[in-house]
Amino acid sequence: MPPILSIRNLEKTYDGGFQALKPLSLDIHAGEVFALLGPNGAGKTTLISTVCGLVRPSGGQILIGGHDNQTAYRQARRLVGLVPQEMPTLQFEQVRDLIRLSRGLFGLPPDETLIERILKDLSLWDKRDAALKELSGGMKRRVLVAKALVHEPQILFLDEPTAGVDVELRRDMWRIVTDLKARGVTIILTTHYIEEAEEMADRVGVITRGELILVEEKAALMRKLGRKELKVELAEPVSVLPDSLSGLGIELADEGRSLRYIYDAQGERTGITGILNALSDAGLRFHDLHTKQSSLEEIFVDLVKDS
Ligand SMILES: Nc1ncnc2c1ncn2[C@@H]1O[C@H](COP(=O)(O)OP(=O)(O)OP(=O)(O)O)[C@@H](O)[C@H]1O
Repeated sequence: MPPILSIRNLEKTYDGGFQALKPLSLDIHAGEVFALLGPNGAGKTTLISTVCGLVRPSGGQILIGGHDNQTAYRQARRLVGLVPQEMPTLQFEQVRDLIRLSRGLFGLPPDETLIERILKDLSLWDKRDAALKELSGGMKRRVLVAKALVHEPQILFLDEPTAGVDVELRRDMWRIVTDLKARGVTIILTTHYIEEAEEMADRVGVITRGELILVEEKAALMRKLGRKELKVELAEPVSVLPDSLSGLGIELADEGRSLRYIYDAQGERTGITGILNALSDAGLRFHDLHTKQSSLEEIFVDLVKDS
Protein backbone atom coordinates (compact mmCIF):
# COMPACT_ATOMS: atom_id res chain seq x y z
CA MET A 1 0.00 0.00 0.00
CA PRO A 2 1.42 3.44 -0.85
CA PRO A 3 2.14 5.67 2.15
CA ILE A 4 -0.73 7.93 3.22
CA LEU A 5 1.77 10.76 3.58
CA SER A 6 4.88 11.07 1.51
CA ILE A 7 7.35 13.88 2.10
CA ARG A 8 10.21 14.31 -0.35
CA ASN A 9 13.15 16.67 0.08
CA LEU A 10 11.05 19.12 2.02
CA GLU A 11 12.90 22.20 3.13
CA LYS A 12 11.95 25.49 4.70
CA THR A 13 13.89 28.70 5.02
CA TYR A 14 11.94 31.48 6.72
CA ASP A 15 11.93 35.01 5.27
CA GLY A 16 14.67 36.20 7.60
CA GLY A 17 16.96 33.53 6.09
CA PHE A 18 16.71 30.99 8.91
CA GLN A 19 16.69 27.42 7.63
CA ALA A 20 14.17 25.67 9.90
CA LEU A 21 14.04 22.44 7.86
CA LYS A 22 16.95 20.91 5.98
CA PRO A 23 15.92 18.69 3.02
CA LEU A 24 13.92 15.93 4.64
CA SER A 25 12.07 12.87 3.37
CA LEU A 26 9.61 10.73 5.28
CA ASP A 27 6.85 8.23 4.52
CA ILE A 28 3.98 7.69 6.93
CA HIS A 29 1.90 4.53 6.62
CA ALA A 30 -1.86 4.46 7.00
CA GLY A 31 -2.97 3.61 10.52
CA GLU A 32 0.30 4.16 12.32
CA VAL A 33 1.02 6.40 15.26
CA PHE A 34 4.19 8.35 14.55
CA ALA A 35 5.81 10.44 17.26
CA LEU A 36 8.09 13.27 16.26
CA LEU A 37 10.51 14.07 19.04
CA GLY A 38 12.84 16.99 19.21
CA PRO A 39 14.05 19.75 21.50
CA ASN A 40 12.59 23.28 21.42
CA GLY A 41 13.10 24.97 18.09
CA ALA A 42 13.99 21.72 16.30
CA GLY A 43 11.45 22.32 13.52
CA LYS A 44 8.55 20.09 14.60
CA THR A 45 5.84 22.72 14.27
CA THR A 46 7.35 23.96 11.03
CA LEU A 47 7.21 20.44 9.63
CA ILE A 48 3.59 19.78 10.52
CA SER A 49 2.49 23.30 9.58
CA THR A 50 4.07 22.79 6.17
CA VAL A 51 2.28 19.47 5.69
CA CYS A 52 -1.01 21.08 6.74
CA GLY A 53 -0.50 23.91 4.27
CA LEU A 54 -0.09 26.69 6.85
CA VAL A 55 3.56 27.32 6.03
CA ARG A 56 4.80 27.42 2.45
CA PRO A 57 7.76 25.11 1.84
CA SER A 58 10.93 26.46 0.20
CA GLY A 59 11.41 23.22 -1.69
CA GLY A 60 10.32 19.61 -1.97
CA GLN A 61 7.00 17.84 -2.33
CA ILE A 62 4.28 16.62 0.02
CA LEU A 63 1.73 14.04 -1.11
CA ILE A 64 -1.25 13.38 1.14
CA GLY A 65 -3.28 10.38 0.04
CA GLY A 66 -1.60 10.88 -3.34
CA HIS A 67 -2.64 14.56 -3.58
CA ASP A 68 0.06 17.20 -3.85
CA ASN A 69 -0.52 19.69 -1.05
CA GLN A 70 0.51 22.60 -3.28
CA THR A 71 -1.22 21.81 -6.56
CA ALA A 72 -4.21 19.90 -5.14
CA TYR A 73 -4.45 21.75 -1.84
CA ARG A 74 -8.17 21.22 -1.16
CA GLN A 75 -8.13 17.46 -1.70
CA ALA A 76 -4.94 17.12 0.32
CA ARG A 77 -6.10 19.38 3.18
CA ARG A 78 -9.44 17.57 3.42
CA LEU A 79 -7.60 14.44 4.56
CA VAL A 80 -5.78 16.19 7.38
CA GLY A 81 -6.86 17.35 10.83
CA LEU A 82 -4.60 19.56 12.91
CA VAL A 83 -4.75 20.11 16.64
CA PRO A 84 -2.49 23.14 17.09
CA GLN A 85 -0.69 24.06 20.29
CA GLU A 86 -2.80 27.12 20.88
CA MET A 87 -6.38 28.21 20.51
CA PRO A 88 -6.99 30.64 17.69
CA THR A 89 -8.48 33.90 18.95
CA LEU A 90 -12.10 32.81 18.73
CA GLN A 91 -13.80 33.61 22.02
CA PHE A 92 -17.47 34.34 21.60
CA GLU A 93 -18.50 31.38 19.47
CA GLN A 94 -20.39 28.57 21.13
CA VAL A 95 -18.71 25.19 21.16
CA ARG A 96 -21.17 23.31 18.95
CA ASP A 97 -21.51 26.17 16.47
CA LEU A 98 -17.76 26.32 16.07
CA ILE A 99 -17.56 22.59 15.41
CA ARG A 100 -20.41 22.81 12.87
CA LEU A 101 -18.66 25.69 11.16
CA SER A 102 -15.39 23.77 10.95
CA ARG A 103 -17.12 20.92 9.14
CA GLY A 104 -18.83 23.36 6.79
CA LEU A 105 -15.49 24.93 5.90
CA PHE A 106 -14.52 21.67 4.25
CA GLY A 107 -17.66 21.77 2.13
CA LEU A 108 -19.17 18.79 3.95
CA PRO A 109 -22.88 18.41 4.69
CA PRO A 110 -24.01 18.91 8.32
CA ASP A 111 -23.89 15.79 10.48
CA GLU A 112 -25.41 16.38 13.90
CA THR A 113 -25.03 12.72 14.93
CA LEU A 114 -21.30 12.86 14.28
CA ILE A 115 -20.95 16.16 16.12
CA GLU A 116 -22.81 14.77 19.11
CA ARG A 117 -20.58 11.69 19.18
CA ILE A 118 -17.39 13.73 18.96
CA LEU A 119 -18.50 16.15 21.68
CA LYS A 120 -19.54 13.28 23.94
CA ASP A 121 -16.27 11.41 23.31
CA LEU A 122 -14.39 14.52 24.36
CA SER A 123 -16.59 15.17 27.43
CA LEU A 124 -17.77 18.43 25.87
CA TRP A 125 -21.43 17.62 25.42
CA ASP A 126 -22.44 19.45 28.59
CA LYS A 127 -20.60 22.51 27.32
CA ARG A 128 -22.01 22.44 23.81
CA ASP A 129 -23.80 25.77 24.21
CA ALA A 130 -21.06 27.49 26.20
CA ALA A 131 -18.99 30.25 24.66
CA LEU A 132 -15.31 29.42 24.27
CA LYS A 133 -14.28 32.17 26.65
CA GLU A 134 -16.22 30.40 29.42
CA LEU A 135 -14.16 27.23 29.09
CA SER A 136 -11.10 26.18 31.05
CA GLY A 137 -7.78 25.72 29.26
CA GLY A 138 -8.21 21.94 29.25
CA MET A 139 -11.68 22.19 27.77
CA LYS A 140 -10.41 24.51 25.06
CA ARG A 141 -7.85 21.85 24.17
CA ARG A 142 -10.68 19.35 23.82
CA VAL A 143 -12.50 21.79 21.52
CA LEU A 144 -9.39 21.97 19.35
CA VAL A 145 -9.43 18.19 19.05
CA ALA A 146 -13.16 18.20 18.19
CA LYS A 147 -12.55 20.89 15.59
CA ALA A 148 -9.77 18.85 13.99
CA LEU A 149 -11.89 15.69 13.87
CA VAL A 150 -15.21 16.95 12.61
CA HIS A 151 -14.36 16.68 8.92
CA GLU A 152 -13.33 13.04 9.53
CA PRO A 153 -9.68 13.34 8.50
CA GLN A 154 -7.58 10.30 7.70
CA ILE A 155 -4.49 11.83 9.30
CA LEU A 156 -4.56 13.69 12.58
CA PHE A 157 -1.67 15.91 13.61
CA LEU A 158 -1.37 16.69 17.29
CA ASP A 159 1.15 19.40 18.09
CA GLU A 160 2.22 18.82 21.68
CA PRO A 161 -1.18 17.49 22.70
CA THR A 162 -0.43 17.25 26.39
CA ALA A 163 1.92 20.16 27.03
CA GLY A 164 0.73 21.83 30.21
CA VAL A 165 -2.41 19.75 30.68
CA ASP A 166 -3.44 17.94 33.84
CA VAL A 167 -3.10 14.21 34.37
CA GLU A 168 -6.76 13.53 33.57
CA LEU A 169 -6.67 15.32 30.25
CA ARG A 170 -3.38 13.69 29.36
CA ARG A 171 -4.93 10.28 29.95
CA ASP A 172 -7.98 11.31 27.95
CA MET A 173 -5.74 12.42 25.09
CA TRP A 174 -3.98 9.07 25.12
CA ARG A 175 -7.35 7.30 25.09
CA ILE A 176 -8.53 9.47 22.20
CA VAL A 177 -5.41 8.57 20.22
CA THR A 178 -5.90 4.87 20.94
CA ASP A 179 -9.57 5.03 19.84
CA LEU A 180 -8.73 6.91 16.66
CA LYS A 181 -5.98 4.46 15.81
CA ALA A 182 -8.47 1.61 16.30
CA ARG A 183 -10.69 3.36 13.75
CA GLY A 184 -7.82 3.44 11.28
CA VAL A 185 -6.85 7.12 11.64
CA THR A 186 -3.17 7.83 11.16
CA ILE A 187 -1.74 9.92 13.98
CA ILE A 188 1.33 12.10 13.93
CA LEU A 189 2.16 13.80 17.18
CA THR A 190 4.95 16.03 18.31
CA THR A 191 5.98 15.82 21.88
CA HIS A 192 8.59 16.67 24.45
CA TYR A 193 7.28 13.95 26.70
CA ILE A 194 9.20 10.86 25.81
CA GLU A 195 6.89 8.72 27.90
CA GLU A 196 4.12 9.75 25.55
CA ALA A 197 6.04 8.37 22.59
CA GLU A 198 6.99 5.33 24.59
CA GLU A 199 3.35 4.73 25.47
CA MET A 200 1.70 5.34 22.13
CA ALA A 201 3.97 5.43 19.10
CA ASP A 202 4.55 2.68 16.59
CA ARG A 203 7.44 4.64 15.08
CA VAL A 204 9.55 7.47 16.31
CA GLY A 205 11.31 10.23 14.39
CA VAL A 206 13.91 12.43 16.01
CA ILE A 207 14.41 15.91 14.64
CA THR A 208 17.01 18.36 15.78
CA ARG A 209 18.12 21.66 14.22
CA GLY A 210 15.83 21.06 11.26
CA GLU A 211 17.30 17.68 10.47
CA LEU A 212 15.48 14.38 10.76
CA ILE A 213 18.30 12.37 12.27
CA LEU A 214 16.48 9.12 12.85
CA VAL A 215 13.28 7.28 11.98
CA GLU A 216 12.79 3.89 13.55
CA GLU A 217 10.21 1.45 14.87
CA LYS A 218 9.94 2.30 18.54
CA ALA A 219 10.51 -1.27 19.68
CA ALA A 220 13.55 -1.68 17.39
CA LEU A 221 14.95 1.64 18.53
CA MET A 222 14.73 0.66 22.14
CA ARG A 223 16.26 -2.73 21.39
CA LYS A 224 19.02 -1.39 19.18
CA LEU A 225 20.10 1.68 21.06
CA GLY A 226 18.94 0.70 24.49
CA ARG A 227 21.61 -0.21 26.94
CA LYS A 228 21.12 -2.09 30.12
CA GLU A 229 22.48 -1.13 33.44
CA LEU A 230 23.50 -3.64 36.06
CA LYS A 231 23.54 -2.33 39.59
CA VAL A 232 25.20 -4.31 42.34
CA GLU A 233 24.40 -3.22 45.88
CA LEU A 234 27.36 -3.96 48.08
CA ALA A 235 27.00 -5.47 51.53
CA GLU A 236 29.59 -2.94 52.76
CA PRO A 237 30.45 0.33 51.06
CA VAL A 238 33.91 0.83 49.53
CA SER A 239 35.75 4.09 48.97
CA VAL A 240 37.76 2.96 45.92
CA LEU A 241 37.34 0.23 43.38
CA PRO A 242 39.84 -2.63 43.96
CA ASP A 243 42.55 -2.77 41.26
CA SER A 244 41.40 -6.18 40.10
CA LEU A 245 38.09 -4.64 39.05
CA SER A 246 39.54 -1.78 37.02
CA GLY A 247 39.34 -2.10 33.27
CA LEU A 248 36.03 -3.97 33.41
CA GLY A 249 33.91 -0.89 32.86
CA ILE A 250 32.56 -0.82 36.40
CA GLU A 251 31.89 2.46 38.21
CA LEU A 252 31.32 3.18 41.86
CA ALA A 253 27.91 4.70 42.53
CA ASP A 254 25.78 5.87 45.45
CA GLU A 255 28.83 6.98 47.45
CA GLY A 256 30.46 3.58 47.27
CA ARG A 257 27.38 1.63 48.27
CA SER A 258 26.89 0.15 44.82
CA LEU A 259 28.60 -0.64 41.54
CA ARG A 260 27.23 0.30 38.14
CA TYR A 261 27.93 -1.45 34.89
CA ILE A 262 26.44 -0.54 31.49
CA TYR A 263 26.26 -3.29 28.90
CA ASP A 264 24.76 -4.12 25.55
CA ALA A 265 21.99 -6.62 26.17
CA GLN A 266 22.01 -7.56 22.46
CA GLY A 267 25.73 -8.33 22.46
CA GLU A 268 26.97 -11.90 22.43
CA ARG A 269 28.87 -11.36 25.64
CA THR A 270 27.49 -9.04 28.24
CA GLY A 271 30.53 -9.37 30.51
CA ILE A 272 28.31 -9.98 33.53
CA THR A 273 29.69 -13.41 34.38
CA GLY A 274 33.24 -12.03 34.40
CA ILE A 275 32.17 -9.18 36.64
CA LEU A 276 30.47 -11.43 39.17
CA ASN A 277 33.53 -13.69 39.24
CA ALA A 278 35.82 -10.69 39.71
CA LEU A 279 33.66 -9.41 42.59
CA SER A 280 33.89 -12.75 44.29
CA ASP A 281 37.70 -12.93 43.74
CA ALA A 282 38.03 -9.43 45.20
CA GLY A 283 36.08 -10.54 48.28
CA LEU A 284 33.27 -8.04 47.67
CA ARG A 285 29.94 -9.31 48.91
CA PHE A 286 26.66 -7.92 47.67
CA HIS A 287 23.12 -8.14 48.99
CA ASP A 288 21.20 -7.32 45.84
CA LEU A 289 21.57 -6.78 42.14
CA HIS A 290 19.20 -5.54 39.50
CA THR A 291 19.17 -4.57 35.86
CA LYS A 292 17.38 -1.72 34.13
CA GLN A 293 16.67 -1.12 30.44
CA SER A 294 17.52 2.42 29.33
CA SER A 295 14.42 4.43 28.57
CA LEU A 296 13.52 6.13 25.32
CA GLU A 297 14.36 9.35 27.14
CA GLU A 298 17.96 8.31 27.74
CA ILE A 299 18.27 7.17 24.12
CA PHE A 300 16.84 10.47 22.90
CA VAL A 301 19.13 12.61 25.03
CA ASP A 302 22.15 10.65 23.75
CA LEU A 303 21.05 11.01 20.13
CA VAL A 304 20.44 14.74 20.30
CA LYS A 305 23.71 15.28 22.19
CA ASP A 306 25.73 13.26 19.68
CA SER A 307 24.24 15.03 16.67
N1 LIG B 1 7.70 32.53 11.20
C1 LIG B 1 8.97 32.31 11.50
N2 LIG B 1 9.94 33.13 11.06
C2 LIG B 1 11.25 32.90 11.33
N3 LIG B 1 11.70 31.84 12.05
C3 LIG B 1 10.77 30.99 12.53
C4 LIG B 1 9.37 31.18 12.28
N4 LIG B 1 8.71 30.15 12.87
C5 LIG B 1 9.65 29.39 13.45
N5 LIG B 1 10.88 29.88 13.25
C6 LIG B 1 12.16 29.31 13.72
O1 LIG B 1 12.27 28.00 13.19
C7 LIG B 1 12.84 27.11 14.17
C8 LIG B 1 11.93 25.93 14.35
O2 LIG B 1 10.74 26.37 15.00
P1 LIG B 1 9.56 25.35 15.29
O3 LIG B 1 8.44 26.14 15.92
O4 LIG B 1 9.26 24.59 14.07
O5 LIG B 1 10.24 24.39 16.38
P2 LIG B 1 9.61 23.28 17.32
O6 LIG B 1 10.46 22.07 17.16
O7 LIG B 1 8.16 23.13 17.04
O8 LIG B 1 9.84 23.93 18.74
P3 LIG B 1 8.97 23.86 20.10
O9 LIG B 1 9.19 22.49 20.63
O10 LIG B 1 9.61 24.92 20.93
O11 LIG B 1 7.54 24.14 19.74
C9 LIG B 1 13.05 27.94 15.42
O12 LIG B 1 14.40 28.36 15.46
C10 LIG B 1 12.13 29.13 15.23
O13 LIG B 1 12.64 30.28 15.88
